[in-house]
Amino acid sequence: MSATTITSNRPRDVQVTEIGKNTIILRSRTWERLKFEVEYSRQRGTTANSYLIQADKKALIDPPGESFTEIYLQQLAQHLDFTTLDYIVLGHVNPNRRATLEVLLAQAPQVTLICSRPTANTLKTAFPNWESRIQAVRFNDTLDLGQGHELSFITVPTPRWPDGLCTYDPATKILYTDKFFGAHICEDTLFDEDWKALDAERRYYFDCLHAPQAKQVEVALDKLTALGAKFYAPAHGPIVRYSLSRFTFDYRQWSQEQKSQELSVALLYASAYGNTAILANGIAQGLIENGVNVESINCELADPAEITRIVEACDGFIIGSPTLGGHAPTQIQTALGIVLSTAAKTKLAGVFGSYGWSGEAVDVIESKLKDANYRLGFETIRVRFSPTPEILQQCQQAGAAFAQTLKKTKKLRTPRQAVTEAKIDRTEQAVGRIIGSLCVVTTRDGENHKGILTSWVSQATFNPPGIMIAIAQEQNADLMRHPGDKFVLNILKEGRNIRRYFSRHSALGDNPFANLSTRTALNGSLILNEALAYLECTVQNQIECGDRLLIYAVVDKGEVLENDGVTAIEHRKSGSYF
Ligand SMILES: Cc1cc2nc3c(=O)[nH]c(=O)nc-3n(C[C@H](O)[C@H](O)[C@H](O)COP(=O)(O)O)c2cc1C
Repeated sequence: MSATTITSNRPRDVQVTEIGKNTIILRSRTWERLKFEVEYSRQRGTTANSYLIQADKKALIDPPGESFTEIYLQQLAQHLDFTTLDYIVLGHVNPNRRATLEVLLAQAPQVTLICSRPTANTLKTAFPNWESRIQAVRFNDTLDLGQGHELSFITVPTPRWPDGLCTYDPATKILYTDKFFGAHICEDTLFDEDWKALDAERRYYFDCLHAPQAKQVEVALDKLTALGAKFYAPAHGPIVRYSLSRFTFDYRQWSQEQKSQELSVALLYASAYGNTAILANGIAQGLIENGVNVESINCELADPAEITRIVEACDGFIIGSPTLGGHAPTQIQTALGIVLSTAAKTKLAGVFGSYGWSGEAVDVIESKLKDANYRLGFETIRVRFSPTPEILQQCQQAGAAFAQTLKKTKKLRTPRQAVTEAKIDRTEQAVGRIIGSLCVVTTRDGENHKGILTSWVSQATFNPPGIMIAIAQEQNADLMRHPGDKFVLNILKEGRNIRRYFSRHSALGDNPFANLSTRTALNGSLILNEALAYLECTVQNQIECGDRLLIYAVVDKGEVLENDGVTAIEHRKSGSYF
């Protein structure tokens, strides 16, 4: 059966099948999008795979999260007497999984939990009364279940799953890969016989989950491929049987591709409860989709030497932090200290974080970076507790904007445009080299406010102070072409992506001001509070020329809103378009 057979109205269920000697899979399936995180956005459903090995001893691998607790335990009870279960092996742990574990442990009080040391620490803190039932394992430790099932454990820490643990069973040659080699797709087919049809899902899953940690993925691959497995049994999607070597090769290739991107961003974050980490993933996605390599650094794990090395090598850096007890966690404070003392001031910066009520961490990081004269590549993202799907989209857009700014900066510093532009008319190229300040002109028509993005503005006179704007008729020019018409010229600040609200392609509809902080100028038009400066102007003359109107206006009043920023400017390659 192929991917096309998916029907989204099928109810959740648990598919149970034998996949090897003494071994069954329990696939908790949903045919709909499980969560709002980016990795589920292809909406092909997913499966949460759990495995049960019943030899002389019995081990259950990776029970699913709480969305499936009830149906999963009902199915499991058909195949296992809970009081005979010896071990539960955990590839990683999160609050979701803990919910199922709590129910299981209550019904199987004899069970020992097998996990990596970081998982053990997390569980011991969350459930102190489980302490005696938790057994932390190290790389290459083994656990003998009898009948040849001598499980060996492979620790695979990554920034996103510092506690990652894979398990290999030599009796079946199945490697339980947890977050590696998965795909978010739900089908009846258990194995990957139609693996070519899985390519897009696999790649998307890799891009979302592993591309920002390509370096650690390569280290993990070295450990995993040494085992000579015949099957990969991942946490999500089909079991890998027919495309094992191809898929392994793909992981190597995709990791290499990621690392060899020309531009690279260090994404430094910490996240005690996962919210800041979700934002980090959204931003990473925006960067990756725009061809920029992301080096994720989970500051709770990374040592200062590693942070220094990555920060020195990157083209830009982004710092994410929760606020805990009125501060950023110590590890973030350390990382910020390293950044401030190491990163060249030309590097583009960004700040984000989740908070509960006061959110000091993000404010402090932002102001320290600004004080040190770093330029911000997107407007700082502050989110109360968990992000909404809209905020995640904003994070992706912020990552994309950051990538675009990096690319532009890189091009400006690299004098090799002649070849790529050879086909563009030379005059247009030359005209395109004229640059202007990015501005939003705001006008008022009764109760309606309009905003026009333009960079065709220049000072025209000293006395009186006057400006000239070139504007097309269709850009609401009627509101600012007659002598005496009033408008405000908002001069935008570099690093703040205000322009997106006013671009012709904006998805924000007719009211670009809805999401912006504004106030009303004396002349009735709107001042954007996040502009660098604004000018209140009165039109004096206009000339119709070519496809534009040239408007001369006198400046009645003006103010700089932020002293420490620089003007956003528009660099173009050609004078034939914006
Ligand atoms: C122990 C503790 C202390 C906290 N202190 C603050 C605080 O001082 N100010 C604040 O705005 N939020 C505070 N919060 C709320 C967290 O910032 C919020 O839960 C945030 O989503 C955590 O982000 P994370 O999931 O990335 O760790 C606190 C939360 C906890 C659990």
